[in-house]
Amino acid sequence: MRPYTEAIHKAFQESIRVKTEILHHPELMTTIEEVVDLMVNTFREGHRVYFCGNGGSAADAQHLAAEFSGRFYIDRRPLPAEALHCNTSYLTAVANDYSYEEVYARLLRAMAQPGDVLWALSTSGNSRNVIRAIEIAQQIPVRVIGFTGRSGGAMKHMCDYLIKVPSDDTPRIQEAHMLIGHTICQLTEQVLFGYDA
Ligand SMILES: O=C(CO)[C@@H](O)[C@H](O)[C@H](O)[C@H](O)COP(=O)(O)O
Ligand SMILES: [Zn+2]
Repeated sequence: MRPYTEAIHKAFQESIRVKTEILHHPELMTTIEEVVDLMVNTFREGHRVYFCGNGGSAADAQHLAAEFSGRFYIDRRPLPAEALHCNTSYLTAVANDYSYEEVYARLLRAMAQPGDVLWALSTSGNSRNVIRAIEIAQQIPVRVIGFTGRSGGAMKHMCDYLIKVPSDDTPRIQEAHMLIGHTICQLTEQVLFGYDA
């Protein structure tokens, strides 16, 4: 056996296990379906969708936002979606002049309208800037879809919809977030624009 074989197998097997557990988790499946309906209705009513997260979850946030604002499978009108960390001038100024905790909350206050939606991605459920964004979302009000790991952390009781991935391992949680996020993007596009994927 080559030196990395065991570790590679373990990572793949754990990623598969997490996704299989989700597949057989009726409550999570129902939540995913409810989120598809929420996204369809949100875009149909002309509202906007925001995304936030840190590190790998920031990458996931902008990746998923681009599936809506760009395209997923088909040529169709762009859907209004954006990740809140993409303007580095804004991010560095607000982190510097206020605090890093405020970066997403402040931009959400500037941009969001009642009826919009926030995707809040945090594997721990405890990132302070994500929590602050959720607090502001509740005030506007903007509905919140939380994506976390097994515990849900501080986000556990703060979200309108909570997708708690059954793992405590950050990369495995992120991989499941992307699978679920892609599936929601695919179905939202399918329902809104009608095609057989
Ligand atoms: O991508 C990874 C690890 O896979 C890291 O960049 C990770 O996202 C960062 O450590 C984040 O700061 C973790 O934040 P969170 O998921 O707990 O909100
Ligand atoms: Zn990562």
